[in-house]
Amino acid sequence: MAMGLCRNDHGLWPHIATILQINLSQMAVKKLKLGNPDNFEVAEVFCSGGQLCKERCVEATENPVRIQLLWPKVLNEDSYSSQGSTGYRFYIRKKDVEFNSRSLSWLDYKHPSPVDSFLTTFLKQPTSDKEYPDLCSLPDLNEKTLLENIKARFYNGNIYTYVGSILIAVNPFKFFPIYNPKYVKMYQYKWLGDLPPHIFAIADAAFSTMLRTKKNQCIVISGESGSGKTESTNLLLHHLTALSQKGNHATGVEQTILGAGPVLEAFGNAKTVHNNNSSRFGKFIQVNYKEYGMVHGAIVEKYLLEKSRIVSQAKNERNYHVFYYLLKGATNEERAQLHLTRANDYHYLSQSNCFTVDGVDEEHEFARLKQSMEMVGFSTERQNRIFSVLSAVLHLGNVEFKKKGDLHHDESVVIRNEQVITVISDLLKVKEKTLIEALTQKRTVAGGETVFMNYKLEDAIATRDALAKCLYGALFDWIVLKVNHALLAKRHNSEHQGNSIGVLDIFGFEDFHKNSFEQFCINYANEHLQYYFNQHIFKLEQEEYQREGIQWKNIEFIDNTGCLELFSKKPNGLFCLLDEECNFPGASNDTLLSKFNRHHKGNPYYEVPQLREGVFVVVHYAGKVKYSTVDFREKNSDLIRTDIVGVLKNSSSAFVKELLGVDPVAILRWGLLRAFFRCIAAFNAAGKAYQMAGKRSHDKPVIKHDTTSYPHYRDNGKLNDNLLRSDLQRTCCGNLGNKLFNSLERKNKCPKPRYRQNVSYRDVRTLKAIATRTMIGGGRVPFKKQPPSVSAQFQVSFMLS
Ligand SMILES: Nc1ncnc2c1ncn2[C@@H]1O[C@H](COP(=O)(O)OP(=O)(O)OP(=O)(O)O)[C@@H](O)[C@H]1O
Repeated sequence: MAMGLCRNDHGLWPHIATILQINLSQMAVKKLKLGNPDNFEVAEVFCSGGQLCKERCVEATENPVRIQLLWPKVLNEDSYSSQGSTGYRFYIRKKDVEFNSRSLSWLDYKHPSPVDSFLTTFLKQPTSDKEYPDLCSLPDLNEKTLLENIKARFYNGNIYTYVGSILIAVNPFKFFPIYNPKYVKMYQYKWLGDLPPHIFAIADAAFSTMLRTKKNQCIVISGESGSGKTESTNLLLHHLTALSQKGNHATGVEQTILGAGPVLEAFGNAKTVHNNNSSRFGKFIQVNYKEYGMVHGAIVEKYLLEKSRIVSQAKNERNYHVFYYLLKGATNEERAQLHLTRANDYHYLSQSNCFTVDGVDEEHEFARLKQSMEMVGFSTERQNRIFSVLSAVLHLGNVEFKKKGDLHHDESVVIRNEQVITVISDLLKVKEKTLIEALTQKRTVAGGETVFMNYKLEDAIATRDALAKCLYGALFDWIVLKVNHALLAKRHNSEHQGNSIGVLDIFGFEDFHKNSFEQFCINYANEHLQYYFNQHIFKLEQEEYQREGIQWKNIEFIDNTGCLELFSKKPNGLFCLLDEECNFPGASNDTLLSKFNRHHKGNPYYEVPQLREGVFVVVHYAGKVKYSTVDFREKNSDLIRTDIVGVLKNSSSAFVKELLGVDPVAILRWGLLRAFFRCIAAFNAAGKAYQMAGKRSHDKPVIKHDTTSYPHYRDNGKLNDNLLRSDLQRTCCGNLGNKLFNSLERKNKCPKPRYRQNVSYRDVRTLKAIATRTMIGGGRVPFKKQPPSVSAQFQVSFMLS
């Protein structure tokens, strides 16, 4: 039996918006007179071409309407009708009493299911004696036989193949019904290789190894753009949380991760030539378990968001999805408030002349994004602030410059269209004058005096773009921080006792027509992964065989240590030389290239092309890649524009300051301090009122909080240090209060935020744990000690991993 929930023409059914799964199934079962409502439950399913591909049980406390709002819209649904429907549905069905484990026992179809016939075929593999589910069993293993085997399996509908404990997945670009609960159950507690290759088997192996060895496990996913890494990550998470059988938190974590998906996707994914929904950041999702295998929260770390995309995109590519969603989906009121027009009015969106993605309804996606933001805990007010920042980024791209005067030698510029500055100033709550100065002048202090130097055109444009990238990057970091907060276990302890399984989904090796700094970093990361792979699969294994005296013929493998050294060895690795050039005032793309060539000509991993075209070649394990040095220095110095951060810190918007100005731990400390004083003030006020009332009448004590006498506590934005200090002196005996105030002030060396942190974190240590892991560089670098350049941060994140 199937039942779909739908909207009416005027929006959602108002009475249904608050009902939970339990009420919904009970109402429906009563109406349809099916029997005892307690015996029924709701399942969320995804069908493709009439086949049931994925499904999960909706928890009693979940709201089906909210879930439905997160479903991506399947356009051209009619075109699938000949094969059967495609899309998400809810089913109301009888609970299976045979098993107690609810997540594994939902299928209750009376009719012969297409899933069953698929399962029978699936279990029959290999379908021919020329097909090998594990490449290690190939009688003759070489590149040709390997590829032929994978191809033959793929054409027989088997997208997965093992190579020992490694799983190769070939993207089918259509869903097979192999991820439903029957498969979850089937793969549980089985040895790898007992059943046909499957992604669930990998998750299960990691889970049981973690429980058996009491050691953290990690699943590394690698592949080129569009090969299915993100989809595989989601399938792994689905199984990893399903394996944790006790309690509801597992489903909660999966739901939060999947619920946060549309938010991370909207802000971190974009259309590229290879993938319409390409993740432009790497991520590591760590699922924490208690000792006995129950899920205990999760944490997401992000790596290297592609910031250059914010200011320019290649042909047929787009900026981040969220800009297009906002421009299509915002209401008239929002458009007016945020000064929004059409996508082709914005320089940052119109350069590639690509505005739409086939099959995507941007308006629907905007509604879905808002819903998902709400689920992650962003209030409507917060959402509006986020959209203001997005609009400010778009308007920044439209700031134009012109030469200041007619004098030939004077190259300094002024802003051509100051009306755009007025809009940005309104959106970011930064003074127009401050913005104009920051975009046209460089401020330096020399000999104790402040000197202003006017920018030339290219410097002004670079500063404008750096401001846009800085804002968007900070917004993305902030979003990941909030997602992590939502993923915290209810009773989170920063010193989590159990073990964890991490899933690493990073950008695959990239070799485009034009490769820049992003590809340089991405390929370095992949070179590291390859090194790790070599260490574990070949080197360490062979060393162990030798130690144990096992007869073993050494396997030749490409050792890429030399390539890694080319990148990062001190003092002359490419990253070190790049950092040097970033700090050298007269440096240019040419001087950088000459430096690279001078130090590395002759290195087997480095090639200087015959033609002088401003490029160099690195011989990677996966092939040669030609890099252009254009913008290498600018992109690497992204983080050291303290002048830009200074502008944003001057904003009168608490949100903008929160994004950029202040360490979240410091915000929390000040929040706690304020809360403490609010309590003290309330007690004092109550005490005084009590005394006064006592004087008036001993029988009727009046305990009333007189807020009018504490205006500074009521007004979020105006925390007054002097009042705070005097309060402290009063409550903690003069000098002690002073000392306490000073020590707290010292601890929060950054400027004191004058606003309230309205999200209540559980404690400073917990927040520190999630905040440091959310920040750039893998996050485990203390805020104040963060290395200055992108490449330095990137390398540090590898050393710490
Ligand atoms: N196992 C699968 N079954 C069905 N379709 C899949 C599967 N894996 C991937 N796909 C399809 O391929 C598309 C691209 O996959 P995905 O976005 O996961 O690639 P990716 O490797 O993460 O790409 P990028 O590196 O660009 O982010 C998905 O949107 C999905 O439609």
